[in-house]
Amino acid sequence: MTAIRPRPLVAGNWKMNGLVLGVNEFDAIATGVAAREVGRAEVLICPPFTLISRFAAAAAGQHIKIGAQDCHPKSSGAHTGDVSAEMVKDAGASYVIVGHSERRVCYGESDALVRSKAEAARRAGLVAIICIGETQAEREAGRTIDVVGTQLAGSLPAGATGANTVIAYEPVWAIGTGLTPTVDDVKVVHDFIRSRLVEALEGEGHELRILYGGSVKPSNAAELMAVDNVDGALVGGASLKATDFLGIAAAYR
Ligand SMILES: O=C[C@H](O)COP(=O)(O)O
Repeated sequence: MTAIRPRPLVAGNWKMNGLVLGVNEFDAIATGVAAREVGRAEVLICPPFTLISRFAAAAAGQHIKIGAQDCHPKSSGAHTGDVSAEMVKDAGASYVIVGHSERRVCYGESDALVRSKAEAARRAGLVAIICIGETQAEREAGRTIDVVGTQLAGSLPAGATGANTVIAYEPVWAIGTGLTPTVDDVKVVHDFIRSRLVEALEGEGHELRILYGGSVKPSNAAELMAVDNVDGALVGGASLKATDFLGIAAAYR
């Protein structure tokens, strides 16, 4: 019997890119989504905090969703420079990325902190996209499954469901490098993540979408989507160009 796969999610992470005067690419992506150029994929753009309100207003009544790239675990307080999940929600977003490797590496974010951010997202009514993935050194040492398993166990909140949590597997060495694992390697890790989700969450573990991220392009999106337990993509660089991002989303039919 073939399992019913969840609706794919194609998420664009703009990272620290995007100024108010340069948002034409967002308009072009939203237009492409409205024109149903993207098959059945749910499409999400996560701009910097400064553009969330603007993009959310433009997305109102459209099919495209807006997310943030991080949030603080607390809802408010003396945390200079931070933004809470409630503020992200208030700005009009419906998703938030937590535990991206660039935050784990640059800010020393631990699995426990990532889990508390995912819990904050749920409290605020946001869907958390929890990122996990091994470094090149860890892969070369044969530790990929260990590392991914540890990060998943430490970052996944109790009570996660398909409606409030998405997992993104992003090998750190594939991010922004043009390198990607083989589809066989992607399958091994995604199957492992699925098995751990089912162990932790029983039947609900089948409902969480597992995205692949790391040098996804229009030219490799279709072969990645065809892999078992790949339920979409988390796209960095290619999400900054509407034609590329729409091309990736169109592969997820
Ligand atoms: O969040 C997105 C990932 O870091 C992937 O980035 P990339 O598509 O530029 O490799």
